[in-house]
Amino acid sequence: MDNPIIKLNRLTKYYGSFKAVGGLDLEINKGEIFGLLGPNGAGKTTTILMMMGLTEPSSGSAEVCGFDATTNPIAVKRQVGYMPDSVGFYDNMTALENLMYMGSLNGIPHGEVRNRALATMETVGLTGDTVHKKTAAYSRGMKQRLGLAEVLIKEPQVVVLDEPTLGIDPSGVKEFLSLISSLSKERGLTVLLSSHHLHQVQQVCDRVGIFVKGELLGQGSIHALSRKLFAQNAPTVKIKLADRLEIPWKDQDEMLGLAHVEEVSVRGDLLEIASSADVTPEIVRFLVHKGYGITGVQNREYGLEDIYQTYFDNQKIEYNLP
Ligand SMILES: Nc1ncnc2c1ncn2[C@@H]1O[C@H](COP(=O)(O)OP(=O)(O)OP(=O)(O)O)[C@@H](O)[C@H]1O
Repeated sequence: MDNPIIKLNRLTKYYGSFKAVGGLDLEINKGEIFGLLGPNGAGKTTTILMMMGLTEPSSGSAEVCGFDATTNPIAVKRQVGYMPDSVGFYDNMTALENLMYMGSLNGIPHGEVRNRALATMETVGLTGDTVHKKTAAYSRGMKQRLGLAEVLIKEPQVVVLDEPTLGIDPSGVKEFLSLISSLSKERGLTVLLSSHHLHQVQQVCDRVGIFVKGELLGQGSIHALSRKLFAQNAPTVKIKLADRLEIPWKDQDEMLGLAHVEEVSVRGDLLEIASSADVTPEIVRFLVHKGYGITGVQNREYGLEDIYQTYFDNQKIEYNLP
């Protein structure tokens, strides 16, 4: 990796004799959006806390923006903004007052803090009268935006977001994720996103790391992980036909006779064909030649959910989990 902004080296944390994080090696590049995934208790929060110098590792090291998080936690905290899953504000103050207060705590000079707060609120989409509303009257989605503004006002290089979309409605989630994505692109901001929502992570992350039982079982782009895990799986194509097929399907045996075709299943107007090589053009030609109308062709793509399940299922076997 050419320019890692976060370097975890054999990072390990024991709580008593319990190993919460074990020998973690990970590098995250500047400007990347990296997804931390894993079931409850996998060690994501413990890893984040060690990276921010908020808890000491039992062994190994975490380096962020060139500073060791254990020996130089203050320097790290200056560069990292952390948004926990539930953000709290002073409800009797307006959103602007809350943000100005946070800005002052972060050392922004008195004469600048109001303008910086207003500009940051605009960045996260809080404008007009909304700025002067008491936070008690803020919706969950607005609170998340204000939480992000609190993180951004200190102009960090790295932003850590713990379940940032919890409890937000689907359109709010979409807006929030595209905001994160554009901030990362425009400002070269590095984002670490911890989440259980695989679909959302898939939309926004350049790479993901899959945690189970304190260990990173896999890391990489979704495409690379999918290629690595499912290289052995047969390509599958789904074909939607204009009309329903009668079962038994009269042409099934002939299709099974095509080179590389291994399995054909028929469900109403849907055909699913597994093969040992990609033979989609041959299959389509076969069907057209037989006079079937085709309304859709879809090659099976393995997404994050498949990847996650595979890692988690393998781990289940290894650890003999229920
Ligand atoms: N202060 C602590 N003392 C003892 N055990 C702890 C402490 N903090 C965390 N643990 C344990 O360490 C393990 C990892 O916890 P952690 O909070 O890092 O997981 P997580 O992946 O963030 O989970 P979640 O998705 O539920 O937030 C869990 O088994 C947890 O019970």
